[in-house]
Amino acid sequence: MAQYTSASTALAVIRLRNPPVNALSLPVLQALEDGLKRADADPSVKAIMICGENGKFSAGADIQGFSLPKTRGISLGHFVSLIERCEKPVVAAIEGVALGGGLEVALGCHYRVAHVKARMGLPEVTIGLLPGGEGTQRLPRLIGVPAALDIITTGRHIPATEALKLGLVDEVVEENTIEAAIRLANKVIGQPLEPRRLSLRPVPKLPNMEAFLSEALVKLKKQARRYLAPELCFQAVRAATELPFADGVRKERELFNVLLTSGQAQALQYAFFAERAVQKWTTPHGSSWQNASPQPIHKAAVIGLGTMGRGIVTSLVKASIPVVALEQNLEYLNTGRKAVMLLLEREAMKMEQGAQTLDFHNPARLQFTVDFDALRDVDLVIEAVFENMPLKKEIFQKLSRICKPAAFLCTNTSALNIDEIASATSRPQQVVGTHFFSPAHIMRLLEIIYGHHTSPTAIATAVQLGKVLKKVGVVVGNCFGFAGNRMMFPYVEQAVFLLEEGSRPEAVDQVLEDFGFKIGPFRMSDLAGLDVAWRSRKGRGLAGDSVPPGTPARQRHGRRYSPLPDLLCENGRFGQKTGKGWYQYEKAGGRTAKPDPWLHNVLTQYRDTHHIKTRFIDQEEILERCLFSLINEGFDILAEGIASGPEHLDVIYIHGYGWPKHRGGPMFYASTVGLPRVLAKLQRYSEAHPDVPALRPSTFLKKLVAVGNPPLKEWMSYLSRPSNKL
Ligand SMILES: CC/C=C\C/C=C/C(=O)SCCNC(=O)CCNC(=O)[C@H](O)C(C)(C)COP(=O)(O)OP(=O)(O)OC[C@H]1O[C@@H](n2cnc3c(N)ncnc32)[C@H](O)[C@@H]1OP(=O)(O)O
Repeated sequence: MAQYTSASTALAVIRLRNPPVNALSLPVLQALEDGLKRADADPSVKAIMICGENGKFSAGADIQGFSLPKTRGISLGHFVSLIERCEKPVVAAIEGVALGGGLEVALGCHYRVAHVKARMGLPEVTIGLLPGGEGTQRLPRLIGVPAALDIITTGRHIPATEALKLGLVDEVVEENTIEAAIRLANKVIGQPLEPRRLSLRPVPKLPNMEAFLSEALVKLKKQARRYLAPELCFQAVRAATELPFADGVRKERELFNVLLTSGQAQALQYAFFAERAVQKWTTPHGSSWQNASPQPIHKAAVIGLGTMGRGIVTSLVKASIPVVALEQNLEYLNTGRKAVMLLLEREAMKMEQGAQTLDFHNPARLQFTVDFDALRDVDLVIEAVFENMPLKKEIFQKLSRICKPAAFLCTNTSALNIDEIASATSRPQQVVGTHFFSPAHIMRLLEIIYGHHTSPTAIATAVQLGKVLKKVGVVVGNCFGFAGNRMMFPYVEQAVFLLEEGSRPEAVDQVLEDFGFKIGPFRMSDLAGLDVAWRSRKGRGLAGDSVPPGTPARQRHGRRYSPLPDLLCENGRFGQKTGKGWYQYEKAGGRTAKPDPWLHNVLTQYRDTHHIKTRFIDQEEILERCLFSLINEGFDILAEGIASGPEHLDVIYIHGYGWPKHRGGPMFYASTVGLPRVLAKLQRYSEAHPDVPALRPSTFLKKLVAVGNPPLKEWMSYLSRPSNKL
């Protein structure tokens, strides 16, 4: 709704009202229109102010509504034009946020006043759309093409101070925005409105417009990787530079409809809501975000200053949480300290550009030590030493003795058993897994793993910590590899099997990068370091001396196994860090991957040795075997209650594994492919490779197909676990 009141006899106020963010649903827009008509018809009204309820202007169109047939034909532009055509001055009072359609409404107003803490932007591109309320035509007319193109194609939020510099708003105030807008409205009564109607303005010229646009398009295409919205946003802005306003609006509408029906918009909007849904965590034991409260974290500690520990310390400092950083000896401590300081200096530079500061030279905020006693008063510890169970247990035993009883003990592990780590302490209820992703100060995912004894308070505290660190926390159960890595294992395994059968790393990577992954599985392994997984395989008796003599080279525990990755490691090829892995690099630490004839020869010899008949493997098979095996594991994870819904797995994959967001995540993707097709393909591949359990269709997947391929939001209701009733 929108509430119509008057601030004085001469001023009508239209207040957008649709909690929590005043989204522009159809009733809100209709009430806005009614308000404008009423103000227009009332001769005592000399000016109009539009504002939003509860300190928020508007977060734009109701994203839920895009899928509703009722809202499909509605043009936001109609309402924006109505505001602009008004014969009485209209002033927008922007508090909180004016995003998407919210900002487009403000652009229809003749004047804009913003609170200093307000944020503005056109984030439609992030949900697969473009600003479809004539924003692509008005914004370039107001602030020029380069700034408008940046705002529209990135979707970034603009702070009010930047908006003022750009000319997006007329005034920024620190106190009462509504009063300031009323003052401005009274001041401009009687002034000519034509110059304030953006649709009547020309787009400011650039001396080199064509060159500027061509360069911008090349840059966009390079980043887009089959993601449609940025390029269509570009086309709409270009239309503003070439066409009169009305024709530009027609073009905008046409492009908007292409995006709306593209499938990518649905995937991105699903991802938007999935990210919010995972915050409402539950466990199969009945604890949830509703019945658990987080404890405050005033001071934290990080143990281990390797790659992960350095990133975690940086994240905590950035979130203004005082940190004690601990290493096992002075040599490691000094190396770690230098690396952390370097990261923090870089982060400080980035933050200063956004006018924020980062205080990390104060020892009360960041302390480096080798003394465990310094951990006595911390509220939470994050252990980030390397993946070695005895070492982790030794540390947890020590922490259990030293830390205050209320302190939470977190382990940063990508696969190890949380319960076993917790068993080394006298307080297993305080132990929780916090799986950060590298680089930990940049990657947004935080997998939060509860063990058998982890208390709801410990989970809630880890979730709250994730929020404070500006991460997307996803709560999952305890199993080898948890959710993310457990799904990744069959994906990487298939990639390697495809090499055995006839493919090459560059062919497999290309298919998955064309699908939209930032990086294919082989480039990813080279980046992460092949030695990490090798150490883990040796630890699990799959590789090295612990393999019993006489074990067939390509079999472990009765299943197919590929020793190819071990072979590379035995030859010192650990990936980028050694300059050689699945690819060759210009030098150790180099980043440019080049196909390696050495590897191609090894593959030929390997196939000869093991009597594998080389065959041509097409792109479809590469894609399906890698993705469907990963998805198949996802169904098992859901059935076991390790993750409480498909959205959780999708959020994990988007934010931790570079899954293309415009494909919604693996489980959403499976729903778009259709579960019967996924099942049929898995059945076919499984018959061809009966010794590969990861290709055997999950019982849960089979059940969903048997009950008629229900929509994703209904999947969990087909599990008969008690957790469904939570
Ligand atoms: C017919 C018109 C045609 C086309 C032109 C117009 C197109 C558009 O305007 S598209 C929408 C563009 N706007 C956005 O993309 C903004 C999306 N929202 C956000 O970025 C954030 O929610 C926020 C910055 C506005 C607030 O962030 P925060 O304080 O962290 O809260 P939440 O994100 O948890 O949001 C709270 C609550 O509100 C729901 N919500 C937010 N925005 C919308 C929206 N535009 N439509 C519908 N619902 C929205 C969000 O899902 C949360 O709901 P729950 O509490 O139930 O989880």
